[in-house]
Amino acid sequence: MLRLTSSSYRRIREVYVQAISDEKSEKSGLRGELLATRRLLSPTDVLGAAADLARQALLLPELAGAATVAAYVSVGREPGTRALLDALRAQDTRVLLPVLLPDNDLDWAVYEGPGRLLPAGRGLLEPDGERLGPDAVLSAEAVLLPGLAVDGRGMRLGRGGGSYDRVLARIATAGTDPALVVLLYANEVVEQVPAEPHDHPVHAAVTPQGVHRFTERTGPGGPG
Ligand SMILES: Nc1nc2c(c(=O)[nH]1)N(C=O)[C@@H](CNc1ccc(C(=O)N[C@@H](CCC(=O)O)C(=O)O)cc1)CN2
Ligand SMILES: Nc1ncnc2c1ncn2[C@@H]1O[C@H](COP(=O)(O)OP(=O)(O)OP(=O)(O)O)[C@@H](O)[C@H]1O
Repeated sequence: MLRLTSSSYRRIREVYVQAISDEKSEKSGLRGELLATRRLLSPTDVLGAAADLARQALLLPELAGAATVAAYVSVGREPGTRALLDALRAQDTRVLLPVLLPDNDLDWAVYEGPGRLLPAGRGLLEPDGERLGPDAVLSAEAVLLPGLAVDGRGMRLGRGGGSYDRVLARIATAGTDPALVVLLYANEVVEQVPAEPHDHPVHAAVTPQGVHRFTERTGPGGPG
């Protein structure tokens, strides 16, 4: 009978574990690490980074000149978007904010200021105005996406709800070509993010330290 030494057993197990670890489980492992790193940030770190992030984002011509931008209200240790939302609104940009639907798809409503945000499920803050429907995002010239990481191809790792996968699929189907910009901390721009067939790349990432550009926009609205 074949008898395995403990080291050969360990090796076989390693190979087996490697084989069953598909992109999905790689994604959840990476999510865990990145969320743990965010938890190390103090409230002061988060506030300082938010001010820098707003400044960097407003340097993007795609945002400075946009009539409508789809954004989101940051919560917890996410890169802060509140200063950016107010700056966009102050320059008369129409800002759309997501409203999470029970199936994790996103509805949208106009941002009418900090006093018009209400606590919603999962620790989120959502606009209290008229719901415009999931297709309202198609009116945006730029979409700011939450995420946990992005790589040099522009492949984005999200929280895993699939909400923004659906937004990106909807945009691809409609053929609108908004600037797709993920907001991250600098350490979250990484070598490689595990990608599945449904994932769509983003054009750029903004961090408190600067702007990273990945893919060119190809449609009539883009430079290419
Ligand atoms: N600020 C913000 N708004 C957003 C998103 C986001 O990532 N950030 N979303 C992106 O798709 C959508 C909401 N999707 C979400 C999907 C999962 C969880 C979530 O896992 N929440 C944890 C608790 C929060 C935490 O500490 O991480 C939970 O429910 O256990 C939250 C929102 C739309 N709005
Ligand atoms: N177009 C789509 N319509 C419906 N479900 C989808 C779509 N695209 C992806 N999904 C599902 O969403 C789930 C989460 O996908 P994934 O792990 O790629 O999320 P993510 O991109 O990290 O998160 P998010 O999109 O919320 O930022 C998966 O179960 C996937 O099958």
